[in-house]
Amino acid sequence: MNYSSINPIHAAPEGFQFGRVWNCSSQIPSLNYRTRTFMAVQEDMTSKPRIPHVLTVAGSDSGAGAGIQADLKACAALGVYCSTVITAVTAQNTIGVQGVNLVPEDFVAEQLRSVLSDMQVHVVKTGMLPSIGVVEVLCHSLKEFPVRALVVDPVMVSTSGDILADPSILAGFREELLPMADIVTPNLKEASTLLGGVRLQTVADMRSAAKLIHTLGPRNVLVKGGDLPDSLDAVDIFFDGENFHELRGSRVKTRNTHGTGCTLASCIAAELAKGSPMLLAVQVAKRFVETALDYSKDMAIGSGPQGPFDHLFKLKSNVYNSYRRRGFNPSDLFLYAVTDSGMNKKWGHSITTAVKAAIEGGATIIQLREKDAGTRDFLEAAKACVEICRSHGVPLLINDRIDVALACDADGVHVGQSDMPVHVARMILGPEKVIGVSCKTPEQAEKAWAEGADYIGCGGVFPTTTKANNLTVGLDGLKTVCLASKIPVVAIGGIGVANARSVMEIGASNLKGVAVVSALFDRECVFTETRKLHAVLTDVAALVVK
Ligand SMILES: Cc1ncc(COP(=O)(O)OP(=O)(O)O)c(N)n1
Ligand SMILES: Cc1ncsc1CCOP(=O)(O)O
Ligand SMILES: [Mg+2]
Repeated sequence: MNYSSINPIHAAPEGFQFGRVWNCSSQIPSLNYRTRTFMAVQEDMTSKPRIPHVLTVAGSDSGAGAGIQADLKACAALGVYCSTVITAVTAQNTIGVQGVNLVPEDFVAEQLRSVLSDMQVHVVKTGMLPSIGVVEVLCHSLKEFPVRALVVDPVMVSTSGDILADPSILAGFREELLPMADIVTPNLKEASTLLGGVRLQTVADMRSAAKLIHTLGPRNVLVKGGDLPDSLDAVDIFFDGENFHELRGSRVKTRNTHGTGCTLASCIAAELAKGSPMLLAVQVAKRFVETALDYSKDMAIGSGPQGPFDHLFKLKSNVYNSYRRRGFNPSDLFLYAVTDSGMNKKWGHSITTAVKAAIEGGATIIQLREKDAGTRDFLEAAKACVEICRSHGVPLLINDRIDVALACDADGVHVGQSDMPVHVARMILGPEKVIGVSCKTPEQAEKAWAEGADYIGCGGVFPTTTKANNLTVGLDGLKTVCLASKIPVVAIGGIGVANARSVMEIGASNLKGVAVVSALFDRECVFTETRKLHAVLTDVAALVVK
């Protein structure tokens, strides 16, 4: 069988009513998911408002930690409509699964027909498919009613060890469902089962497993390493048939992990429904799960070993400070003020007065870059600056020092190529803190994104005396990095009132602002200089909008 050909569920039958573009793109066998998605999204923008829609085909969990209930909450949290086809009803809690009642196969078929024939589903996500009959019914429905993507979470055994599917479904997975899947997301046990019981104990084993599972037909494979022994961080292996990506995240210490697999797959489906490319969908999903686990780590529901977590943490507005609640906003990079202890000393400014003046002049984010300060003094100053920044709703990042950022509860850090690696910083800081990384090349930009950075600082754009021996990349180098970067970029190095316009006009939509040291802080009046620069940037932004 030629598994590289277009996924059969995308081949729209004659007279199919889903939408003009989908029919059209699915007739071009060489189009990949990314291209098809882009076309579909473009088309949707010209017609009616598009409501991203995921259909989950899964079992009900009475404890609401996993299954259909987790899928509904995950999609809701990501702003995506979720319809449901229930394959089984389980009596389940934090202790385990007490009972399973299967929904008859013809009634699963009826639910599928009800939803798929009427409701413009973009992505189908599967969870508990308890029998080979249900797998067959599903595959048949997907051929009759094609959707944009199929996400298969090959649920076979619950986290408590209870069997959720008849072993005969393995044949259905291998022969019918996986060849139709855009992505399959097995954990280590499931990957091993799909491959006939091979032992998976290392990241290298996970890579081999991902490659072998790919030969079963899915376009992409995500082998989840959450159960990997002796691993400090959560490593997943993503394989798209050509390239491997090692996705690292922080391992959250909590008992509340019931439903993480269902949630991850649903989040991937939700992001695909919004039009994301596959790898980005996986990364967003992974980040969402980490964040939810982090917020829910101390939640106490049930007396068993595996508690549920809170998918809707974003609704709990009173618990977290305002910046975390709002999340990283790329437009915060607009006027990025980076402090320098030497300059402040020269002009007789304390760090707090300098930061306050910059904010009042219009700085939209502050970085404390105090290369000469001792740790204790730096921490004291940082705490005072956190208070000032928080009271103005301006994020505060710490240069280089992850320890100081944690100790003063800053909003994040900025690291360079020889500082703490981004994936380690992410592991230490957790999913919510902002991480910026300095990049001079497209390769560094790609790595920054893959490791979980939020933005890139690119420079020195122009020569500078603030940072010794710093290679200048120029406007061309800046543009090359911006075009390669999947995350927002801020330009740095020798930038001030006289040349900020030339920087912002290079023509890169992900260039969000300028980061400046001496043009703000090596001056007598920080407030006035910041205001002047703010006026220039506002002027450029207004022209770009026109
Ligand atoms: C916004 C921003 N971009 C780049 C840098 C430079 O960071 P790094 O390369 O680590 O150099 P130092 O600042 O540590 O000397 C930055 N600080 N901020
Ligand atoms: C920290 C840093 N990283 C690249 S250039 C630079 C210094 C920027 O300082 P200035 O704005 O004074 O040129
Ligand atoms: Mg550094």
